[in-house]
Amino acid sequence: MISPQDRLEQIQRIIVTAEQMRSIESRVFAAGMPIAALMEKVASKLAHRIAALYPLPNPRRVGILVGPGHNGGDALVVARELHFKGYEVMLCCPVSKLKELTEGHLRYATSLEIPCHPQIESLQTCDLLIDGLFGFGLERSLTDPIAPLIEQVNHWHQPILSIDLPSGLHTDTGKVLGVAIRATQTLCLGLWKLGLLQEEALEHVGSAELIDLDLPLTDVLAVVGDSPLVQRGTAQAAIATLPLSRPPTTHKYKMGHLLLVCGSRRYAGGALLTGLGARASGVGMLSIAAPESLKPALSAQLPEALIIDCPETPEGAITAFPSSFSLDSSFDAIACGPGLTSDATAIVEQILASQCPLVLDADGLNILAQQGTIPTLQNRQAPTILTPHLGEFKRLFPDSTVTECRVTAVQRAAQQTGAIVLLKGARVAIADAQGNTRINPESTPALARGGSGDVLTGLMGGLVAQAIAKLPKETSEDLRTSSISVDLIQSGAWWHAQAGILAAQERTELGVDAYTLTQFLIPALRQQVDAADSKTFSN
Ligand SMILES: NC(=O)C1=CN([C@@H]2O[C@H](COP(=O)(O)OP(=O)(O)OC[C@H]3O[C@@H](n4cnc5c(N)ncnc54)[C@H](O)[C@@H]3O)[C@@H](O)[C@H]2O)[C@H](O)CC1
Ligand SMILES: [K+]
Repeated sequence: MISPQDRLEQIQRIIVTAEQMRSIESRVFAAGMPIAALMEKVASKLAHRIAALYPLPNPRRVGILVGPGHNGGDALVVARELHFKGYEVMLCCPVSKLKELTEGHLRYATSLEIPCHPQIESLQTCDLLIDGLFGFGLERSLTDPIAPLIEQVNHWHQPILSIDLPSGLHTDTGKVLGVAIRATQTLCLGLWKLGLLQEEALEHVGSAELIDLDLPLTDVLAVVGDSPLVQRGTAQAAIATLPLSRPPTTHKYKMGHLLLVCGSRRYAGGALLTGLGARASGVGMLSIAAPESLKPALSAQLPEALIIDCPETPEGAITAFPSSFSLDSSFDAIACGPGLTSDATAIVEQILASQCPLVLDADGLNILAQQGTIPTLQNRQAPTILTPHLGEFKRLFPDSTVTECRVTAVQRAAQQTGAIVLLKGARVAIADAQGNTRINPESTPALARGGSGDVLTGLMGGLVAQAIAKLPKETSEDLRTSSISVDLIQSGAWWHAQAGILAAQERTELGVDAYTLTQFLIPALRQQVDAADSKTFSN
């Protein structure tokens, strides 16, 4: 039997749509679990968590918004439990037609003399609001009387805690259906709903937490599949994937040789930040091809790197590799793009034509877009990882529906090109050509800053080089490609985000310039590994 800790780790990785959640729920009910019993379990866990988050005596007055379905039912059971714990609870139920179970709980709450008001104004003096209007059953845009009620509540100042989802959000796309609650915190029930991980939803979700309902893993996996294509990134998965422990008899070339191609006189920092990101990855050997005029600065900051001085244009962009240099099989991976400027077309073309695994970013992506993204990458045999932000993504894939759904757009881009595509943003989404998809659930706006992407490119390049270096030299192109998994790329995205989060905690969100970020990569990893170890030992 799987341990409770391993089960929870698996549950934390799963992401469901409303339809999948309904199917899982149906299996559990068909197996004999009464709906009312599950609702009791949900609400008792919620009430317990809410009492821990907002302990008495302050806040004391709790206003609870009750909708027509079972989300409203959950809210009513929470109301009853908080009432017995000593909170001063009041309800607002703006609809008259309720589902049977919800109706019963309303009757009972009323019999306990918990006041229920049709008008939301009565709840304005509450210290805390709980949103139980709609969960994954919301089907269409909200209208009168609920839409104006939500608008009003969103202008008040007390914290709002949403049950399952902020009411008004689409469970799958995270889009606002007319209007939606802006929650301070969302307690998601049982399994992560896809919509909560979509960037569109972030302003409404607040901080998000999963309330485990002990849904049987067999029922969950029967619906989502044993190895679901779309998964939520977790710390444990990232730590298990990163090359944290080295074989005792290893040597530097076995730990990967990464070539960085980056920087120009104008964007000298692009080369430096990429180099510092690569350094933190632990890669065995680092070579940096940069304009020859940057050599002194790079050597001073990265004394361990081999600097390959490249001829440059009068403006200081790389024109080509030096004539003595050959882009041969001595490199396990190339990371290319930050700070190159658009004048470095020839060298990017040469790299795209090479057989070397490649992480492409920034100007490298813009040059690829000019060449024609899909045909160029379809001709590439070696593994390719693209790390665009939204603007670069739109240039690479002008026909994409990225404004509709980022996750679908990334999946399609990966399938069209054969590359692993990582779309940057508050919720990084990563997909490969087979549809394997990862969403990084945690980040910080402190990373929205020039140069933080360069750090990611170097870090990612170092991880890819180490993964490739582990393979026997004669490994086929197909096997090399499959050895670079979305989990590896997700582990890099997770690490980078955790460094930003730790740096922001210590220095405020204003204090996370890209150089500082590089200095937090190792401390953040140390902290996360220690936290994971202490969890293992305490179980
Ligand atoms: N999955 C679980 O393990 C459990 C989930 N629970 C909670 O139940 C809700 C889902 O309940 P459901 O009744 O299916 O849906 P909702 O409460 O979200 O509301 C549906 C209700 O609202 C009507 N409706 C839909 N859209 C609109 C609209 N735009 N305007 C007005 N009315 C609308 C629809 O017709 C229904 O009547 C889940 O999120 C959990 O909170 C249970 O506790 C059991 C365990
Ligand atoms: K809700």
